[in-house]
Amino acid sequence: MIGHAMLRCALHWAIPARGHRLLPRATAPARPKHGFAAAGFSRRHFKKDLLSTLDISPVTVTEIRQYLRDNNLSFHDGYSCLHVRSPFTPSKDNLLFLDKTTGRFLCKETLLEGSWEDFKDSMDLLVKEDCSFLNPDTITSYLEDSDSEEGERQLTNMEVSRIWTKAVWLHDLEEEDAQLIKVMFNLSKITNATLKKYGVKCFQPTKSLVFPWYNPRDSTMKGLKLLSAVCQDDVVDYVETVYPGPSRYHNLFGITVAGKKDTEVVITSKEVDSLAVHQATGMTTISLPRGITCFPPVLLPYLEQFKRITLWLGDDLRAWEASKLFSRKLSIKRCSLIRPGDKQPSPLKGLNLGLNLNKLLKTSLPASHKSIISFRQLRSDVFSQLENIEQVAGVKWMRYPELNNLLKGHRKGELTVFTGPTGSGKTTFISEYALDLCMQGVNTLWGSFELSNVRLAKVMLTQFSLQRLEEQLDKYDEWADRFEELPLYFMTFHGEQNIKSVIDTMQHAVYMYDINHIVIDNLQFMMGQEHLFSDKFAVQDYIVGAFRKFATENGCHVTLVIHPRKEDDDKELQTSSIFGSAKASQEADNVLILQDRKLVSGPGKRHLQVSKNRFDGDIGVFSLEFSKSTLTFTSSKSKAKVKKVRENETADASPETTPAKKKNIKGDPCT
Ligand SMILES: Nc1ncnc2c1ncn2[C@@H]1O[C@H](COP(=O)(O)OP(=O)(O)OP(=O)(O)O)[C@@H](O)[C@H]1O
Repeated sequence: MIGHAMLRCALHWAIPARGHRLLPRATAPARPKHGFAAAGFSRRHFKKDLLSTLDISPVTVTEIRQYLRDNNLSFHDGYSCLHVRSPFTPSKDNLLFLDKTTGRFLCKETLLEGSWEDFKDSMDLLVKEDCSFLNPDTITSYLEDSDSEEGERQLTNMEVSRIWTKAVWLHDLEEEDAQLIKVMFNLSKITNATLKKYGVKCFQPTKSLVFPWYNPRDSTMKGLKLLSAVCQDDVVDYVETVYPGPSRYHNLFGITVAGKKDTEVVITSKEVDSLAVHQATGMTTISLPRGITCFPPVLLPYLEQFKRITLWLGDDLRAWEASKLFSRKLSIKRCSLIRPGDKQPSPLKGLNLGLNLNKLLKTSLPASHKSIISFRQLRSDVFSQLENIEQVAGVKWMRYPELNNLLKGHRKGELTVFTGPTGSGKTTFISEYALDLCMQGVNTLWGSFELSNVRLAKVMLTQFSLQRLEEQLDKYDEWADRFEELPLYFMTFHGEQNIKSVIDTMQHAVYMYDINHIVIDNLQFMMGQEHLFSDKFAVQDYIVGAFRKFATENGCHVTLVIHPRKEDDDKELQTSSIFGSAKASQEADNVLILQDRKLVSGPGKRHLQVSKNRFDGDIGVFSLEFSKSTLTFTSSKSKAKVKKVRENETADASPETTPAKKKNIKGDPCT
């Protein structure tokens, strides 16, 4: 039977735009706050609002196909989706798309969407009611928004309509004003006709470009994106604000310009790049709602019509990595990629440089690759790694410059093992370590098996706001709103788990949210579930091996917290304290140890030791000071120097005790 949480209409808009930097507060509708129940808004619950939880029952494409066959539902095997007749419209020609990876569905005609379970419920209902289709009106009566969702939706509607009505076409502006706007956004070569064709307007109060999100069914407005140029110290930065908020903004800009029968498309990461490609080549172009940060699978059904997709996402290594990841979701056999480089800049830059974009499109490379390749195929990859040394080194920590000195950065596809004595502050430290990266746009998934998600989020929120919010509850909403903007997700597991369900959930999260970093706290919660092995070290090897494989295959960094194997009060921990066998230590790219005993020279003092660093080889130790009020760790100012030492020297390696011992050991110290 269809349940309340069942189908969701893609037309729904919920959260009003946050980070409302552009519009004066007075003109923007006030956001509902706690205690506004009388005004029709229900109290927002911490858990619901703060955490995005992942709880999946995985389905395979084989199971989906089998179900369709068992129920005599004919289907077409598409690229990312299976296509079946929609049960929500009387016409046999209207299709419903089932995502091959998750089983989620979208009916393009009615814009109804839901989970695989919802789809099966709908089919059961169809049989039970003995009808040829389910009336969407009947179904949407199950879908009433809660008061707060309805309220927020109306606020967004009002804001979108206010901005859109006030915005003007560029050709209606005075010539001088239009030129100024074009110069601000590097659009001097883009004609007014192109801008009009794509519905781009200008919102004069903030001198922003307005990109519309049209409903593909009836061309009404679903939302919009404002792009503003902010100049600071002679550097121009472009700021995006989307309505509804980022998690609901699913606009494939340009899709309504594409013809229903078009079979080729160029996908870009920015709207302005789409304008450039279309104007220069006449090709159908679409841009992604959130650029290279993620590719939400809800967009896939809209791209099923295209037999050939060229991904042209930008001119740096991150864009190249994103193209490779996104092409997997789109099905690599139909994708080709433009490799970034000096001679292959992003489309708008190329147009402005007078390059021939048609020629550049011809240089695209097929995304599919064979298992055996020669150096010829690798040489440009190697070149681009050498050319972009900083980007290859990964995302730098803002709060731990010493860690950047040693590890150089946080890279995709690596496995980090983190350990420390019981109760030394491992969870607290790794929470801040991951938060730091997440605040810089690293899409993060937490698997906290020991500490509940609410308690973990409370720690993180304190580290984020750098204050004790329990003493200033009036500031809670302000900080919670900002925290909610982070690309942060939590697994809903608690207590003992088996590794398979954890890995399945991780896989799902990578697909749904383009997760780049997963923290597992901690490995011991998976140990009890593996009965295949009699030896506990063999279990540990097996689990570490599974995470290693996952990290490599998915280009996702996994940080694994492990309790030390042995703790001897008199000695510092070493790599050998963690692992039962050499095999497990070989699997990790980085090994970090939070040291708290011999080196301690005051309460709260810890040292972070990098005892393995496969990327660069530098190992060493630096000191950390703990602040109880903000739950954060900072390196002590006077002794912030990093000591690069051999592992067997660490017992004496505190910055206080061995100022003279300084070695820089290259290579892989642990293998
Ligand atoms: N450097 C520190 N000095 C004092 N207290 C700390 C320090 N770091 C963390 N704490 C506090 O110690 C408690 C335990 O911290 P945490 O849960 O992070 O430790 P842990 O090493 O993960 O524990 P376990 O070994 O049980 O998993 C928390 O209340 C935390 O606020």
